[in-house]
Amino acid sequence: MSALVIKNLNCFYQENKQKNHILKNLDLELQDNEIVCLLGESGCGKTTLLRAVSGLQNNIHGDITINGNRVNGESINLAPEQRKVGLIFQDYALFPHLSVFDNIAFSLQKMGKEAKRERVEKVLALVQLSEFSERFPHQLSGGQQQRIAIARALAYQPELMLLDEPFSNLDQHVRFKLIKEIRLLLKKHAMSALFVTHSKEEGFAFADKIALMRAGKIIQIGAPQQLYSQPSSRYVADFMGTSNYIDVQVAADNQLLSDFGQLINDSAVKHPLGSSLQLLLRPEQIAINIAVEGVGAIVDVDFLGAFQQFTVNFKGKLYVVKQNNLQEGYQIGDRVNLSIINHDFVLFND
Ligand SMILES: Nc1ncnc2c1ncn2[C@@H]1O[C@H](COP(=O)(O)OP(=O)(O)OP(=O)(O)O)[C@@H](O)[C@H]1O
Repeated sequence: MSALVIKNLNCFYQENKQKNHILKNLDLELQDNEIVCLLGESGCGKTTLLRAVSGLQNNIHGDITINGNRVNGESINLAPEQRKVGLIFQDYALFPHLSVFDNIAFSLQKMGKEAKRERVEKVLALVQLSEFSERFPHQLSGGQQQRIAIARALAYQPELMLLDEPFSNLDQHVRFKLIKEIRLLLKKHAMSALFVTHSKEEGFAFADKIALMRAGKIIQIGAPQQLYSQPSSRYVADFMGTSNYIDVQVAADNQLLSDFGQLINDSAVKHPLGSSLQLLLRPEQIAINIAVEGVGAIVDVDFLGAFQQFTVNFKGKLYVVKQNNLQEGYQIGDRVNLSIINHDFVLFND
């Protein structure tokens, strides 16, 4: 069974007698035990979509089904607490006047005292904060507060976790440690999750799949690697990482002509002979070599820890090139040659 199925979802905000169409005929499916990241630039509708799933959003039209149960429609609109979803927000949303124990126990009011204590202790152990149960939120670090918010959501034993930018208030080191920890926890408990972020690095680290949104629509969904190496449009390509584009012409089934000479693809390119296209080249798909008579020249060098990044002027165009083996002595002004490393070509005709 799918953990979540969304069909033809539309959402509007009414503002000054004007109706703004925010989510547009949106479809999305999450498999059981799958973590999907909603990624996209600010304002594209990520939070609105998460709120629609949680039941916090008005003015929505379309079908939302969570673990086989329809949660909205003409005659149904389940309240957030009836949807069996766990919500985790950026600002932790802990009650400041309640201890850690009481914050977690808050959503378990219908349980008996002993069962409640057992449940709270169990989730505190899961997030490795058992000894903090008597503390108050202000006595915890940001990372610890977020772990408590996660424990509180887990205590409720939701069928689906919804996370809205949960890691963005944390510094880099804590953030990626927590991301790995929470991912393992969700996987261990076979829990599905929908996770909102505008950081692709967080999406890469946390999710099984990335759903890239643009202006209220999902424009591509797939494994992070797929969106990076086989983007469906230039927008996706540019969002997922640094892109170079070169003009090419289709000379034969698997042959292209370019400033880099003749290029051979492993398989036939799906464009007619003679078409003028743009070939996407990631910085690591271009090789750089110092050559006294080189056609290109280095115009910038960035040292980025594990690799170096060069900007190269090659036949009047600038290319960004990444080199993993650190090259001593490559300097601005050096003459170089560029060549394209064999890979499966991605071509666009716009
Ligand atoms: N309560 C509201 N009333 C009117 N318009 C709203 C309201 N909330 C959000 N919007 C608008 O809806 C659009 C989508 O907002 P949403 O918060 O879903 O985007 P987002 O992708 O989560 O952005 P961010 O990454 O900045 O959080 C934006 O244009 C926003 O201005």
